Amino acid sequence: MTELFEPTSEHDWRLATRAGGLLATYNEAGVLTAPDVHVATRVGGLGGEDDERVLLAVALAVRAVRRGSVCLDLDTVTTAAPELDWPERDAWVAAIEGSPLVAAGVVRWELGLLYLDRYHRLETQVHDDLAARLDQAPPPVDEARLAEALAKVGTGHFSDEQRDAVVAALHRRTTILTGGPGTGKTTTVARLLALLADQAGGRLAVALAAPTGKAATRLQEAVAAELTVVAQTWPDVTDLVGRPDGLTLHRLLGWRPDNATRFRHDRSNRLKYDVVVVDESSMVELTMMGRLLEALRPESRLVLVGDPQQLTSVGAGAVLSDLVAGYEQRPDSPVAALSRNFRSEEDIKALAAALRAGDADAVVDVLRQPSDQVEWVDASDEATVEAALRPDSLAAARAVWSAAVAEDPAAALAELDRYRLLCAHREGPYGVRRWNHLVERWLGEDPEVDLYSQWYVGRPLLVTSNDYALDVYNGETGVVVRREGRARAFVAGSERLKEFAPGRLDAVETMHAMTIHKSQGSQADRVSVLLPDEGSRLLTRELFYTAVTRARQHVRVVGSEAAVRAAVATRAQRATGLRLRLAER
Ligand SMILES: Nc1ncnc2c1ncn2[C@@H]1O[C@H](COP(=O)(O)OP(=O)(O)OP(=O)(O)O)[C@@H](O)[C@H]1O
Repeated sequence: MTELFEPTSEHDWRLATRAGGLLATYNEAGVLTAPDVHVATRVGGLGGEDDERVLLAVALAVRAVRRGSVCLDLDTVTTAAPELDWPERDAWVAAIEGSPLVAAGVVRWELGLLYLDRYHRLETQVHDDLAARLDQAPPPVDEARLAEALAKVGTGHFSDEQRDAVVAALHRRTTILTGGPGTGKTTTVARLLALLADQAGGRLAVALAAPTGKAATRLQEAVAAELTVVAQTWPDVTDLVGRPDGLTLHRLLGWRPDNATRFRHDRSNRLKYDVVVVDESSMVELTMMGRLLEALRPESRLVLVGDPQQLTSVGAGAVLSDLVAGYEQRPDSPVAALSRNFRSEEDIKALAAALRAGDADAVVDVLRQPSDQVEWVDASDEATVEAALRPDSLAAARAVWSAAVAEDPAAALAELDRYRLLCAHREGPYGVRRWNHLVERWLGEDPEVDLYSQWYVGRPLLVTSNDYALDVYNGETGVVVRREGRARAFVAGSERLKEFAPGRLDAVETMHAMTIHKSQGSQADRVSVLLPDEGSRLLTRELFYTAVTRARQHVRVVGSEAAVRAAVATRAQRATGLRLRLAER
């Protein structure tokens, strides 16, 4: 079903006051909002197009981008809402093809998809830059040296699959390393960096990047830890690789105060790095991928790491899953896939596998089986849900609070990673806002706990946007801790804890509960997942899978069987042309 809105009155802001014809019909039906209609009307006026079917398609393309697609797929939109009286398809396509808007390049009709020009340019740029990288001669490899070094990194844990991935990556300038949580992606990256440094005979400039600060920090720390393991059998390795920079993509590309979508590094000012690794690539939107690819030197190495089954980026595009699907049939595919999970418990793995396979019966079976690792509270009524979530959520909040009043920021931050309550929504009965309030209320039932101030001691924090001046980044977590009788905010950074007067942090939220979207790139020992009811438009397989795979030791799913089945059955579909372009070349 296409998500429709129901106008609340004739003054609803989503209704366009001056629209007529098809645009008004689809606006009143709740398909288009007023901004979609206004953009289409204005573009039509400027471009000399008055065919209302074409204007409808343009408005739908604006709507598609607003909802995360890169372009409009007429078939998907029309089949999702068969109850509406859509224009006849062939005549509609003919009208679009013959439109002066297409002739002028304001919109593009290609691959049976309609693009706003900006997104068409971005998608073709990403495709062309990737194709150019793949067309280059492969980097030279000293095979004898490689064999020797492989013997040295092969000690400890290093599976055949991981070894194959490293060897393949060494022979390419572009690698897409995929795998679910705990499949050893970071382990593999660390060994790849060791072998690359060895081939180069010295230090390489390496960037370990990720879309969020937290993920970048984690990658940097995990690579450093893994290199110390390798150093047991290859003592020079840490010196050889050095300590690569861990940084957000925004920082890598050079954030500019005067421009939100352009960076200091671009085609005319390329990045200095020899190797750029991007973790959590599933979160990278099309725009950012475009900016990254144009800033890389052609001879540099790019390693995109991620799990294509996870939620896609907040912004438009589904780049990682498009890359995996687009290259699937190609003999020169740069995708190296890791499949064996070394970290999570068996039952969590079984649940994740059933979700990946989209098998609702198997998901329900795993959930129903008694297990220490997977628990299901098959309910959606308020009282049962609250009773199920209260004990762990309150215990976690209390543990953070105890460390915070004991003036121990490191212990308080460590407690944050033990448990996480995940919600699909921000607002409403299943939303983060309500659950943050509930946990605070439970915590405040103890007269010892003082929640009087906004910056109460024990308040867990989630940073929601990058602040370069303060050196805090989107996705980082923190906590308010007592220090010499005063409340101070501590944020976990890569090298050290960062301490602030709490009022200086303005882009932070309380983190007793967190959205599943924001949880990407982090894990906790125990996770509770609160599913919304089956009618929620956010409820998708990717969302459920992302939530479940945040858990290391225990996952509790709270939601009805109907919600579980609806999640498995619903794919987070985005219209893009990238996979078609990659498959075709
Ligand atoms: N071949 C192996 N044999 C045994 N254990 C392994 C192997 N490879 C990795 N591990 C262990 O599995 C765990 C997960 O590895 P790693 O952190 O590299 O995975 P990952 O895919 O990067 O995880 P994430 O999705 O959390 O980023 C680590 O504890 C690591 O030491």
